[in-house]
Amino acid sequence: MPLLLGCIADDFTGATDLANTLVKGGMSAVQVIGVPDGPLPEADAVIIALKIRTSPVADAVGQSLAACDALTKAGAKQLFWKYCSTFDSTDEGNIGPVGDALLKRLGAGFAIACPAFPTNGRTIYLGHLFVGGALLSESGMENHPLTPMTDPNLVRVLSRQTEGGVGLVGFNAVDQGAVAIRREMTKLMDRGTRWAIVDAVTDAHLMAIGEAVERQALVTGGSGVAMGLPENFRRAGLLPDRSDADALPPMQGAAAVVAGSCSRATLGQIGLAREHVPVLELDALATPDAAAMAAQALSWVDGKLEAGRPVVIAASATPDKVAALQAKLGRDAAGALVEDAVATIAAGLVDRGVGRLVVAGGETSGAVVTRLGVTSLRIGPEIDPGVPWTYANPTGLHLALKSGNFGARDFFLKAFDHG
Ligand SMILES: Nc1ncnc2c1ncn2[C@@H]1O[C@H](COP(=O)(O)OP(=O)(O)O)[C@@H](O)[C@H]1O
Ligand SMILES: O=C(O)[C@@H](O)C(=O)COP(=O)(O)O
Repeated sequence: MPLLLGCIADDFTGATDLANTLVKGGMSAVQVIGVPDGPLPEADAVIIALKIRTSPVADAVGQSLAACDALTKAGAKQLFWKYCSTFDSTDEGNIGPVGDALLKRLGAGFAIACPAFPTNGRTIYLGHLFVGGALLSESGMENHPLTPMTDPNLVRVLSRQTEGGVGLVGFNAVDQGAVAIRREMTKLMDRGTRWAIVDAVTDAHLMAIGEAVERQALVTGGSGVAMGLPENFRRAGLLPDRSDADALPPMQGAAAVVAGSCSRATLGQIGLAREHVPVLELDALATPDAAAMAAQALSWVDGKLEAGRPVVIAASATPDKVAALQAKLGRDAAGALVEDAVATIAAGLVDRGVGRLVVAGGETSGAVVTRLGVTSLRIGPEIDPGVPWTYANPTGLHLALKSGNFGARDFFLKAFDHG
């Protein structure tokens, strides 16, 4: 099976989100964890999941280029650089620097940047990113523990991360469809502008953008803009019918949720779960010791594990508590401490018979999946937009990696109604 789309994702939930979109679009997709030593798996799309959203720039660029080389060597016809639908990054990067490096490696001079995901409330109008009814900078993302987003103007945000020049393909062109979008892209390319933020408010816009970028070596954005890409391959006669793309083996074992995400949606999901299933909320500020937090959680869980209903263990905290821990330890050390604790807890749960595990949070998922020794994920049925069940190799575990801000309030309950 020839590789059609080669993808590089800056975190593990984002990779799953993208893979899910491609599977829904009729492509077979495999998520691999890190750049594999050996050959890539056979699939229409391979998504290399990296944990580089908050890494030092040189490290993020190095890993992305290694992934790019593996994908191009495997024959990928187009590359996709997946980052967060809320454009999570800092003024240093890593969206711009990685994108610039990929363009250079591919010998290309231009790419779009479109994190829109209307189904999950992310829309872009005149370059401004909205989350639901609020500007990005008033959506709760301004309090993110690692990548606080305080500027909603993506042209400005990306300009701070690249010297390549950032333009806008605005709503009027996007609303007219692929031909008009391509015309605006060509104008920017002719002026030597390297990047274009592209407005998108509806799925129809995303489909049109997908068509417009058919011949671009590199496409960048959230999972939304990938919606339009399978159709390009189908039109070119490269993508056969794949009706069983999301079948996974039956689920087995006890059910659990671990959460390190402090996003509003996750905090709401923990709140609802508290009314229905056993929930342990860890206090990293009171016990800033990963081993002690894990020991507390694993002793609490004793006798509580069942197949039908989950236990929920959360290190998540409100912005004031996150700020207090960060003031005590520093931002990165605070994040690393909680990630270490949650990863140890997840490994302990699997040892105790958990076979279906939801992990809330992108960085948290990176830590958990790495600790569990997972090398690749097969993508299964979608629980809520952007979050599918997956089947982990080589552990045989069912995993759902939930992006912090994704999922309905009852996500931690409804996930286990599947399968
Ligand atoms: N109580 C806390 N104090 C400080 N940092 C925390 C706390 N709880 C979780 N974190 C850290 O916050 C970060 C949340 O990021 P992530 O897992 O990507 O969630 P999201 O998907 O919501 O962005 C992680 O690095 C996690 O370890
Ligand atoms: O695009 C998205 O919003 C997600 O796929 C994603 O990357 C979310 O990251 P986290 O919020 O850190 O889980």
